[in-house]
Amino acid sequence: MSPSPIAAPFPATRLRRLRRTPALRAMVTEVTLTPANLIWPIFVTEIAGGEGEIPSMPGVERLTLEGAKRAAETAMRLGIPAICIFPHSDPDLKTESCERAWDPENIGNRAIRAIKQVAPELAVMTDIALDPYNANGHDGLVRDGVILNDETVEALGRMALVQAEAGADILGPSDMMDGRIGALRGLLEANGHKDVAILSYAAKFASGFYGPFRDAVGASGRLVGDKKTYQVNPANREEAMRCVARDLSEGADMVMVKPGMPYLDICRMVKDQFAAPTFAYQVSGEYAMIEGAIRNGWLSREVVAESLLAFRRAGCDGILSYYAPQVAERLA
Ligand SMILES: NCc1[nH]cc(CCC(=O)O)c1CC(=O)O
Repeated sequence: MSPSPIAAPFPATRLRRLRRTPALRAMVTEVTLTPANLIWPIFVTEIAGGEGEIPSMPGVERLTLEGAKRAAETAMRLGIPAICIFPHSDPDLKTESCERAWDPENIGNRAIRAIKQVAPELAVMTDIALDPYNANGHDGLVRDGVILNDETVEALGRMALVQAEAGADILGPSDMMDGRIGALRGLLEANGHKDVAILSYAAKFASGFYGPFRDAVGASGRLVGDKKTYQVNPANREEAMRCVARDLSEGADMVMVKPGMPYLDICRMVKDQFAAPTFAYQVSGEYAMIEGAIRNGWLSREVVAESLLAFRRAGCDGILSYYAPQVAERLA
């Protein structure tokens, strides 16, 4: 979209004419934000006493299974079409081989089934990565300090099939291993899950903005080293585009840019280049930043909706945001 020159010079053109009243402003509003544009990420704990507020994400709570069901009902009531489940799993059951990641009884899979019971029409999205179940906090299997690609993809395949079996509508591979989308798509096709959608965390950057999330899922203290050998360098636009192209060509139905607000240029490029359903994740650190400033009285709560509108302007079809229920409530 290249701007066309304004035909008439001042004063024939006065751009303030259309800003004068709410009615005029409403008429020329270009993008909208509705509850249908939101995906709500929730944390579900299996640890007794693990529920409650996450200190680095004030206002966001880890939920019990019962709490997750209530959240699903809230989402339905507010018109939020999808919820995304993140497990807070028992630290004693985290291992180097991560076998709990594909245990049908892990907390993530139990949450899928519980939510489907109370809100069958709500789209349930999952996260596919080993970090909640990994003793060393990485998204992949680690041997001698190296993150193993192909072995991890195999493990992710097991994880994906079990999630699909549990009733997930949308799988969200967030691991950034090479070849995982094709592998998952093939497994889903071969195992009777041809209608399960994949929303690939395609342009996922190695970001410091994930800090509070790692607290929320209990991975912070564990992470050995960083995720730079699999997540994208924040300096790279072209590489992010190649990731998106690759994931779409391997069978992703939708793609995601993550983090969100510091990467709006990537959102716009992805939408323009691929014209595919494009999502952004307003991640935990963005939430913490905004919410911290609001709670300190430094910003007004209006910035929440403004921050989400920015994603729509940048071309995103939807946004994963911890603010989803709050914003949907305000829009209602
Ligand atoms: N598989 C990990 C995963 N899935 C979603 C997030 C971050 C979400 C957020 O910060 O809100 C992360 C963290 C990471 O890559 O370390």
